[in-house]
Amino acid sequence: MRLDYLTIFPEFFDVLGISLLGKAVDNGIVDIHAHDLRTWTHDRHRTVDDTPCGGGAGMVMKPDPWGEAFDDLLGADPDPSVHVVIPTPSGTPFRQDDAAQLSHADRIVFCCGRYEGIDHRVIDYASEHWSVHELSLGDYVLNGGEVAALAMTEAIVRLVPGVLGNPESLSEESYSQDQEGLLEYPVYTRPASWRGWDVPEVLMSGHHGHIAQWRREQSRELTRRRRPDLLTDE
Ligand SMILES: Nc1ncccc1[N+](=O)[O-]
Repeated sequence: MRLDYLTIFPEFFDVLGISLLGKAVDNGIVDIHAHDLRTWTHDRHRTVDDTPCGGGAGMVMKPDPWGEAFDDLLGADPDPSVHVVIPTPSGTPFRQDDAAQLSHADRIVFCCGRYEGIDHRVIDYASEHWSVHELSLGDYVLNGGEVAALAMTEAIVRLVPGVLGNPESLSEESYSQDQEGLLEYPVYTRPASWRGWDVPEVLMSGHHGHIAQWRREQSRELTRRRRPDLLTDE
């Protein structure tokens, strides 16, 4: 899987060289390239933004640098197997299913906007050539798409075979299908008693059926309290 990041702050993506994702890069499972969008500017000030047509506060990212970056990175031939992800607060909510779907992609290009956003014609142009996903991390506003791109990257890449040491751990996570899409149950480890708090007895019983039942009940109760929207049968 090749991941490209178009951004005016490429140093944001240095962090991807750390830990699990760093190992995935070292193992050649993932190939990461961060690009400074100003590479594709030609004026002395390396300008990437301009005032919004129709007025309003703030600045909008000019289309030219994006178009030239696309030309260099992707060429002009349409290829639906290339996924262009635009993190934006106006996108559809990014969910575990999106991470799962994108984990099968061979190529993902993250377009990280700043300011008031990217000239919409960039998205229109990209949509004619590649598979475009305008995705939101949540209902809040960040200063740009970089932090969201990092979060989406981690959610996607950890699902790529060979990246996680123990793929088993994927099946018992929140939102995973094996968990019926419910929130993950509370977890415990040693010591059995800590500052007056004990590990639930059932988890020390060694009775796998009872443990599985307790965990299912905990997941459903937690989901009912915190995320009733995830309960499909109630
Ligand atoms: N919430 C966001 N704010 C700015 C850029 C991107 C965002 N997002 O959620 O992907």
